[in-house]
This record gives sequence, C-alpha cells and structure tokens, in this order.
Amino acid sequence: MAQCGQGERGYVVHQGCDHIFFVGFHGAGKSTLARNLGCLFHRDYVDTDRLVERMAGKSVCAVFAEEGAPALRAREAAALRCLAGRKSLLVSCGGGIVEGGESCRLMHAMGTVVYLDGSFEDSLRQIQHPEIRPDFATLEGARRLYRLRRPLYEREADLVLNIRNKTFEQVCSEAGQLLWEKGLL
Ligand SMILES: Nc1ncnc2c1ncn2[C@@H]1O[C@H](COP(=O)(O)OP(=O)(O)OP(=O)(O)O)[C@@H](O)[C@H]1O
Ligand SMILES: O=C(O)C1=C[C@@H](O)[C@@H](O)[C@H](O)C1
Ligand SMILES: [Mg+2]
Repeated sequence: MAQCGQGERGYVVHQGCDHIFFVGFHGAGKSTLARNLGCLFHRDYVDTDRLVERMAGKSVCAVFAEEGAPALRAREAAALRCLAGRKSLLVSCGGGIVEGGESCRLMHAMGTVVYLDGSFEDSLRQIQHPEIRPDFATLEGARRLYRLRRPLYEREADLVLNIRNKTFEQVCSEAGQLLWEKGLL
C-alpha cells in the first residue's frame, strides 16, 4: 500500500501509487461510487471494464464469449498494469476481478482495495442489462456466483463498506468519510 506523509503545506502526501479500487458483485454500485467520489474529491476515475473494452476493441461480453474467462482475467490484469504510472485514481473494477491472482497482486501493489458488501437481491435489482451478462444466464447461476465470490472479495479487501439498505448518497458519504479518515482521499 502507498506510504503517507505530511506534506510541506500540511496536507497528506501519498508516496507512489495511491489508487483506490472498488470491488464487489455486479450492480453493487462500484462505478456510481467511483464517479461520485471523483467529482466530490476532484480525483480522476476509471473503470476496468471500459479499459478492457478500449484495449480489446470489443465489449467485455464479446471477450468473455469469444476468448473465455481466463482471457478476460488476463486482459483485466493488462488494463491494471496501465494504471501504474498514474496517481490517485478511483478505479471501479469488473465484478470478477478478484478471481485473477495477478490483478489482486497489482491492486494491492498500487493502492487500497475497498469491497462494497451488498446483498444479492440489491445487486439483482440494480444490475443493468442482465440479459447480456455472461454470468447471469440463470438466477441460480448468478446466486451461485455471488456465494462463490463473496469470500474472494472479503479476502482481498483492505476495507469493507456495508452498503445494505443504503441510498447512493449514504454510500457515497460513508465511503468518503471512511477513506478521508484513513488518509486515503
Ligand atoms: N446505493 C444505491 N441505491 C440504489 N441504486 C443504486 C445504488 N448504487 C448504484 N445504483 C444504481 O444501480 C445501477 C448499477 O450501479 P453501478 O453501475 O454503479 O454498479 P456496478 O457495481 O458498477 O455494476 P457492474 O458490476 O455492472 O459494473 C445503476 O443504475 C445505479 O444508478
Ligand atoms: O463477473 C464477471 O466475470 C464480469 C463482471 C463484469 O464487470 C464484466 O467484467 C463482465 O460482465 C464479467
Ligand atoms: Mg460498473
């Protein structure tokens, strides 16, 4: 994780890479939170799904369908490597990123991993375009994936934010406060 120190003008200066990575299940609100916090704290935000798409020249769904899950994991790691030279990014991650060992290693080397811990039912309600999601072909499959992934998110998380029964605004202000208190924003 990035080292922190007191700058000459009294504000926190992060040495090295100090990105914040938001992980969690589909539809948890990772992109919304990264975007909202970015606007509030004047930080750039990026989304790994969009980076993968730009680098691959096709949608993540097409990558998944044509190349398979291991290729998507490799493309996510390649996208993360591109962030190493940048500072203070808020990064919303693809829901499956914690299945990639290399991606997990890179996220920890480049900053702090924050898990948005929400319920399966909320994710299901909030997910956009479930019909084109590779893992949402059946409800049972999606539930199985949620159960499989939860321990992976927990294992990789430096910080956990319980987002159950919270509005956008609550999630944003609680995340902002937590990250501010930890000297990460
Ligand atoms: N706390 C919340 N309460 C209600 N709706 C929310 C909340 N957070 C996000 N949403 C809505 O849920 C949908 C999914 O949010 P978002 O795209 O940020 O999730 P995500 O975790 O990035 O999903 P994905 O895994 O698909 O990238 C959006 O329509 C967003 O407006
Ligand atoms: O859970 C997954 O493996 C995925 C999550 C999404 O963010 C996308 O990266 C894609 O739909 C695959
Ligand atoms: Mg997203």
